[in-house]
Amino acid sequence: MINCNHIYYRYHKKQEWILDDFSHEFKAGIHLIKGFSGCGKSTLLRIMGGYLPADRGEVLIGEQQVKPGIDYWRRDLGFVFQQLNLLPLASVSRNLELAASLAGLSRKETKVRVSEYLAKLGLEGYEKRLPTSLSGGQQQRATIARALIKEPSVLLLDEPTSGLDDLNTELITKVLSDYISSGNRVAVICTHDSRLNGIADEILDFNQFLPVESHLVDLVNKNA
Ligand SMILES: Nc1ncnc2c1ncn2[C@@H]1O[C@H](COP(=O)(O)OP(=O)(O)OP(=O)(O)O)[C@@H](O)[C@H]1O
Repeated sequence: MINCNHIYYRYHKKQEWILDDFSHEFKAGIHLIKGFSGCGKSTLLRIMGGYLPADRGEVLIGEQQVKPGIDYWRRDLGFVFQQLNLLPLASVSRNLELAASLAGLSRKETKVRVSEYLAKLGLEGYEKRLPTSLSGGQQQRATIARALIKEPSVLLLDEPTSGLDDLNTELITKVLSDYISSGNRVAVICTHDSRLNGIADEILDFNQFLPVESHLVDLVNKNA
């Protein structure tokens, strides 16, 4: 459902490739991307989300090429950034309503879905709260509710459970797993969290795609 074809990327011309001829087909289901810090997981996710243009290669969603563009972002894509990005001056429900409105949902639909997704993520009663008044786990769940409210076919999540306790993590994994299995949908999740392994249809070890040994691996070996 998402095809990465021969993706190359580096942030600066003098840098080594961070992504060096990366190709993979992500079928409907949940895919975890693992790999050591700095190996390029978030970079790949940003390219798949159309936030960074690949230097070479292409990302296809079905037949369509992903390009930075408003339509894809608004309708088909749910992206959860590592830095959450909830609008700080808008209440929890307003954050969700704005995402729904950008995706073109009617007011009636929006109202139903705000209640539905806040309930699913255990945030009933928090509708009027500002994001800054929520705990880390609650913010993380609100961000996921905001990504799901437009019911996108593609969900990209960067470390959605990092730093969360087991209960928060269990709830998030259940919601994600139910959401993806209830339609022809695909989720790609960058994570170090082995608690997510149970819901994965595929686990990609990103280290194996790397052209060069990691500096970190060298350092660890040197200090061993
Ligand atoms: N905006 C940027 N400008 C220059 N280099 C960058 C930029 N963002 C990331 N990098 C570099 O690109 C490499 C890959 O970074 P990326 O964030 O994709 O790694 P990651 O695997 O997601 O790491 P982590 O698990 O720590 O989140 C790293 O060496 C990082 O320092």
